[in-house]
Parts: sequence; structure tokens; C-alpha cells
Amino acid sequence: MSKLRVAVLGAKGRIGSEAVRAVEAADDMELVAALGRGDRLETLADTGAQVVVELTTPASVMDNLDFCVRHGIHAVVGTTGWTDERLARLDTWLSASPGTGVLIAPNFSIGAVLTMAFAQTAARYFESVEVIELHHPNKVDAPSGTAARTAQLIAAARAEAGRAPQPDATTTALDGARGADVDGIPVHSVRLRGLLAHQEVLLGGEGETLTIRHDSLHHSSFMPGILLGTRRVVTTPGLTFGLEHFLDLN
Ligand SMILES: NC(=O)c1ccc[n+]([C@@H]2O[C@H](COP(=O)([O-])OP(=O)(O)OC[C@H]3O[C@@H](n4cnc5c(N)ncnc54)[C@H](O)[C@@H]3O)[C@@H](O)[C@H]2O)c1
Ligand SMILES: O=C(O)C1=N[C@H](C(=O)O)CCC1
Repeated sequence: MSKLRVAVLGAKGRIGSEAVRAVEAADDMELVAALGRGDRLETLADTGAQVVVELTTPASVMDNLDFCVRHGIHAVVGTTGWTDERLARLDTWLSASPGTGVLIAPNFSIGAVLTMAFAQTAARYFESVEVIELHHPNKVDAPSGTAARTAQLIAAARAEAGRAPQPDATTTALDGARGADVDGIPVHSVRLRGLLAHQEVLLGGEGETLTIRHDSLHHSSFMPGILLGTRRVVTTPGLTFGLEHFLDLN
């Protein structure tokens, strides 16, 4: 069987360099390009890449995906910074390139995907919920893509359950003291040397609390998800948002 021809964009970055090693080590994949900032995107087409693993920056990801989709190259995207407007633009590009698949995964680690699923399940049962994400201080975006997605899923679950807005008697606060508001869910971002990627979902009800915590301790935690996404995206045209769609969670 022929090997899947895979390229990595952002190949010199923290997660990109780990992804290069993971693709090289996968028996069913061939690394055909490992590109960094300033390298020509045409290399992707010249080398016959079938899947691009996109791990760059929010400022670069749209131009990279525009190129990939126009050339019918599937993409597995870990880069953050997704807004409704960006997703709509990507959807339009994909409509013009039937057969091309893009997976955007706010988090590739199984523990983080499960955290989101558990939080979504728990959200309907508790009066209060807040999200705390904790990352290394080199991270350029806040809140993390994972925390934003977690909060959106929680908010949707609460709305579906008919939950009232959370209790919060705060009338005076320093700017930022109550975190960012993501669909009504407070999200707090910590940046601390020594950390990699961590998240807590705190839920509170009458006389009890539940804390769901996940810790990514090494970039290797993201690799099985990247490889799974790479294998699955070639047979999944259109836009898939979230690795959970490629996992049998139920
Ligand atoms: N989804 C996940 O599970 C997951 C996990 C870790 C990181 N991330 C995300 O991945 C992204 C990268 O994270 P990082 O910690 O590796 O950052 P990083 O700064 O270490 O790496 C980004 C790399 O991309 C390069 N780059 C920038 N523009 C480029 C372009 N146009 N073409 C090619 N390369 C380009 C940079 O030079 C840099 O080497 C961030 O958005 C981060 O949030 C996602
Ligand atoms: O290190 C990062 O940067 C990470 N980014 C993703 C996010 O913003 O959720 C995933 C976790 C690591």
C-alpha cells in the first residue's frame, strides 16, 4: 500500500517539530515537506503532498489554508484563533473544492477532548461553571482555543437544558478580574513558566463542586490525535471541527 504523503507547516515550532518526528516515525506516512516561515507554499504542490499538518500562528493559518484548499490538499489544523467569520470563509473555499477535507482540532490530546465531552455532560446539572486554562508564557493567544471551545460547548449544553444565567453578585471589579466572557462562561487565562497546556473546568451546585482537570505534560500528548486526523481527513471532505468527530466516544 502506498504511503500517505504528508507535509508539516510550522515545522520548526514547538508542536511542529514534534509532528515532523511523529510523521517520520509513522509506517504508513511519508514526510514530503517540512516548511517554516518564509518557505514557498508551492513546495507543497511540487512534492505532491496529500495532507498538510498546519501548526503555525493565527496570523498565518488562513493564507496557508487558502493555498491548500485551492490545490486540493487536505489539512489537519492545530493552529488557534478561529472565529465564526474565519470558519465561514474556510467553508466557502471548501465548497469550491469538493473532495478536499479540513480538520480543525482545538486540541489533539485525548484527555483534552474527553475534558470537553465530560464538561459538556456535566454543564446541564450545575448552577455555576467557570473555565481556567493555564499555559506556557510563549503562547500568543488568550484564551486558548481549547478553553474557548470548552466554554462554547458548556454554554450550548446549558442553553439546551434551559439553565438560567449563572449567579454572580459582582458589581465592582478590576478589568479582567472576572475573566473573559465566552458565551456567558467566564474563562481565566494563566501564563506561567514551567507549564505546557492545562485546563480546569469548575462546576458548582448547592453544597458541592466538581472539578475536571487535564494536563498536557509534553507535546507528545498531541501526536496520536494528529496522526489519527491525518489518516481520517483524506476520506472526510468538507470542514470537521473537533477531533471528537474522529473518535468513538459513546
Ligand atoms: N490543537 C492542539 O492540540 C495544539 C497543541 C499545541 C499547540 N497548538 C497551536 O499550534 C500553534 C503553534 O504552536 P507552537 O507552540 O508550536 O508555536 P511556535 O511559535 O513554537 O511555532 C509556530 C511556528 O510556525 C512558524 N510559522 C509562522 N508563520 C508561518 C508560515 N506562514 N508558514 C510556515 N511556518 C510559519 C513560526 O516561525 C514557528 O516556527 C498555536 O496556534 C498553538 O496554539 C495547538
Ligand atoms: O501550546 C499551545 O499554544 C496550545 N494551544 C492549543 C490551545 O490554544 O488550546 C492547545 C493546547 C496547547
